Amino acid sequence: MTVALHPSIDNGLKQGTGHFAGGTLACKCKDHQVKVGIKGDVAHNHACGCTKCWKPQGATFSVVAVVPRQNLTVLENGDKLQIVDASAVIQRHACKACGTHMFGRIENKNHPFYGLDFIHPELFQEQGSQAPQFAAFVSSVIESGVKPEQMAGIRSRLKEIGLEPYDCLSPALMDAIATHVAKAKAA
Ligand SMILES: N[C@@H](CCC(=O)N[C@@H](CS)C(=O)NCC(=O)O)C(=O)O
Ligand SMILES: [Zn+2]
Ligand SMILES: [Zn+2]
Repeated sequence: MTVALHPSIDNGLKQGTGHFAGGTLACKCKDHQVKVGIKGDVAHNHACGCTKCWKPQGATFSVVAVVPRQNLTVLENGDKLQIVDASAVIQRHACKACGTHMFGRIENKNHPFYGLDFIHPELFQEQGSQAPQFAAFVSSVIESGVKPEQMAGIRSRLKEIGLEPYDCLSPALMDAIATHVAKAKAA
């Protein structure tokens, strides 16, 4: 049986158009949906295996990307949003009714990723946004109940669909974080 990772990637990656103009993210409520507008395409889209990122029912991984915070606007029913954990680095704003995380925001101005909001592209009502590029925090799925002996199958399935598995972020993002830290120390 094929390992189920996430419904939006289990049948293979759907490549983005490369010129996605943005769109609307909608929560999973039947009515009074929370809607969030995004200008332009997402970046650094990836599968995340950590326990904190929101995943749809039954998924092992989350699919999460970033957008500049100024490109994100709450359009409708923002009163249904609540912060899941105000002490987390990424403050995830979730719909109180259906639990869907609509965006995650970093308020610490010194954080390497300050200025970027985290969103789940599967919630776009439109098609064509950037496809996932890699898989992050893969070993963390064990913290959600995956058995260590399942990890080889999960990593090989990720590779098969074209997502290189990493146990933290990708080398490019880890380098960006380290560069930020080095500059902060030198200042
Ligand atoms: N092993 C931990 C890893 C959590 C973690 O560090 N997640 C990363 C990727 S989303 C992060 O940047 N978290 C910051 C946060 O959740 O605020 C878990 O699965 O809970
Ligand atoms: Zn909802
Ligand atoms: Zn995560």
